[in-house]
Amino acid sequence: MVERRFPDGFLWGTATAAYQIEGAVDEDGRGPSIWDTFSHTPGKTFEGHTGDVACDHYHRWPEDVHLMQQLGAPAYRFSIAWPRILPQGTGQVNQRGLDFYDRLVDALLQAEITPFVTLYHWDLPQALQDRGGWAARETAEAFAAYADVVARRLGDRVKHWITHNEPWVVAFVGHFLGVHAPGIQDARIAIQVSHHLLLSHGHAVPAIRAASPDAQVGITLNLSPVRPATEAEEDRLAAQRYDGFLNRWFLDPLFGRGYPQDMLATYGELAPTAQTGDLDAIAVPIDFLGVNYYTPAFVRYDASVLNPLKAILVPPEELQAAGYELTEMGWAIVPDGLYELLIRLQRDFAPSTIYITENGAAFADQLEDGAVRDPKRIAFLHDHFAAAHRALQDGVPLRGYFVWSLMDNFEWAHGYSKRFGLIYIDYETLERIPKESYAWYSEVIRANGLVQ
Ligand SMILES: OC[C@@H]1[C@@H](O)[C@H](O)[C@@H](O)c2nc(CNc3ccccc3)cn21
Repeated sequence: MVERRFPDGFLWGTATAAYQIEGAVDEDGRGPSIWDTFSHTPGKTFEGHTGDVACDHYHRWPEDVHLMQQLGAPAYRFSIAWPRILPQGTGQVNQRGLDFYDRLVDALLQAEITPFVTLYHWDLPQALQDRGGWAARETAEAFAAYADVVARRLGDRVKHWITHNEPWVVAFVGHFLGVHAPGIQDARIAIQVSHHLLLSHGHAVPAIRAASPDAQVGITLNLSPVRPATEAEEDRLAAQRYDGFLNRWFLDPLFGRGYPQDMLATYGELAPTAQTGDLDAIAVPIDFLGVNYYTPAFVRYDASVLNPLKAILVPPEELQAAGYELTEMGWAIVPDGLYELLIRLQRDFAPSTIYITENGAAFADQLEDGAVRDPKRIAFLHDHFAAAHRALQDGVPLRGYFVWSLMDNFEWAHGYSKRFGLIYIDYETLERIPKESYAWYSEVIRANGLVQ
């Protein structure tokens, strides 16, 4: 008996990204991306792992579509590799790159799976990085031109478009922390990059709409509820600043409010350079907000003068000592954080539609006697689905949920050392082995809800 049933037509799905699963980095005219450069730079990724082969999805996609069909998920979120479409970032279009995604979309539709296409999931053509990358305003225009090319080819069949995946990570992990490509460590550049990413979204949306009639267009943000480490005033204020840094810096301009004043004051002369019309472009109406939720941000005050934010994350070992269970990424497992986030989004921004475009967890999955028992992942997903159900009951316009990830894949700087998949990948043989969570999720989809 289904105790917590989801609305009819709820879009259960799985999610992946091009550089993390495709491999075939030199095939059919693909150009290099900044992640090819970064992963081949010694010391940047776990044991020097690269996406050269990954899951070899570029060649094994028919089997992967079949595994999606067997799972029974009605939707699949994947990203398109800009370097396959425009190997130099602009100019000459690579038809063989478009052909690959054309075949994939047709196979998904044939399998009655709705494709959700992410246009940018971190794999910027290296040629554009050589011309300044996202720190250069011209890259925003190049992105809109790329979106136009793809939407013209696929827009008759793809009706759900996500411009960007997690601009906060691109800007601050890639250009401030430097642990993602292109590996820059400069606060001013990172903040300017965040502006150019939002601007590129604003210019891409009309291009997509023009080429894909009645398409639903949105953007995916990594968002977290921010919790102060203590009730001390300094920690509560630090949490407010961190909420501005992580959440409001992107949500406010996307929902027509411009950049948050408190963050512009905090950033001071690090604030981005914007041109007249930029904020109007960024605020172009969207049809849905994509939310990637993994864990809350636990924050405490930090007096360091080198930290304009004066707020830092509580380290994982402290969270564990406080009683939180952690995933293999060191992220605290807090299903209620998803409910809290969704309610806040509904209260403060009231998007017309929300999709959870990523939620999942890495655990120390072991292949034993040809099977992978992953009870922790089943418990994680169960509890987060229950939190999503509570949010739905409280009026949040949640229309779908994409589990990260369909299969184990290249986990960026962690390489292949972290496994998020519902399907286990044996990287020696590239064999796909559905984990127990795959069968469990299939049951949830069939019942359209949680049984207990
Ligand atoms: O780490 C799991 C996934 C990753 O594989 C996806 O490509 C990416 O969209 C993704 N985003 C998050 C959450 N945000 C985040 C924060 C700091 C560093 C990296 C990701 C998790 N994940």
